[in-house]
Amino acid sequence: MVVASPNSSLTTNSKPSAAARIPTIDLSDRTSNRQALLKLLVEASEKYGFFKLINHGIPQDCISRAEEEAMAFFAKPTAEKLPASPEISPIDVGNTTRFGYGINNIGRHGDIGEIEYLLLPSQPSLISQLAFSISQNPSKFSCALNDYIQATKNVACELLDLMAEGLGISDNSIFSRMILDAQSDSLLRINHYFIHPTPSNKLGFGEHSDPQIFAILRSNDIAGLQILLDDGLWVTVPPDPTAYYVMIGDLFQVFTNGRFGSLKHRATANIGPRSRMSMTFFASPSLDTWISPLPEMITSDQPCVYRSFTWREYKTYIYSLTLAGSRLDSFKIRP
Ligand SMILES: O=C(O)CCC(=O)C(=O)O
Ligand SMILES: [Fe+2]
Repeated sequence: MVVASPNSSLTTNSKPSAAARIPTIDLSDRTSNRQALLKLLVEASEKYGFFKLINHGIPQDCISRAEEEAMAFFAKPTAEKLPASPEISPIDVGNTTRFGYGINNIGRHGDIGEIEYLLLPSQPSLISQLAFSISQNPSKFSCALNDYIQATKNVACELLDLMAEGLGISDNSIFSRMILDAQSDSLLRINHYFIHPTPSNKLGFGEHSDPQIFAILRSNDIAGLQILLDDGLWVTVPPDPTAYYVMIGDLFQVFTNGRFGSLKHRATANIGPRSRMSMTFFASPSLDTWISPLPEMITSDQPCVYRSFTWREYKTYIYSLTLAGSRLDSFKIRP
């Protein structure tokens, strides 16, 4: 399980060799080498809360179309992007997320990053609604982004089924059903790190763990993502546009009763030579889903650590904190 950072400044003790410790999961092993794959998946999630995913099967064309649409949006002057911000184009879905364009402000409590972003819902009808304020060709944008979300969601569901199987959970599709639910609160976040050429202590995206079940991230070939290992070492993740990176989130920590630990990570400010863009699918249940440790994860050695709560309750709570705030502690049965 990953521990909190000893300091959250940018002083990094990251060594290039540490990147060699990042586990790699080859999804093409799912048939030929299934048992070894399940073991590796569980070990990586337990030990690092993080792994690289190769041979994921998402077609390059599907990735490129989404990436090009997003890059075209970010290339516009700021004044032309602001109409896509939630203040100007709110999409009211009774949801807690403010979808659309954001710049610099991360969350609602003063966290600032050298970043601009698009937060997109995973429901096609909502993307179509938002697309009118994002693109001159809304149907092209919606089509590219919906295809990308669908493809990433399929991979996320397959991974979740494999992880449940590897953990010995009798209902293998317990997690993927949450993502496939029409009310799932899953979302796509596209972060654009503009070039910030002067070296400084500023961050692109501050230290945090993702609150959802897990996040599945892909970026272009510019470095920026750093993960915190349990020995307090910040490791720079070498960018690989052909691969995905999976980060365990807080809800997975609860479902597994602490066996998987959510990953602390951050992104550095982008010193170039080109802008960096990451696209991350966050796998989430619906807002009213009850979250609690699964019975298979509770043993005499590891009694139930967390009380039950809904995703809505957790999300509302973390929105009241800063990015790096300690989140799950308040949900422990014995804090
Ligand atoms: O863009 C990245 O590399 C990381 C972003 C991130 O952690 C997030 O969007 O939650
Ligand atoms: Fe994150």
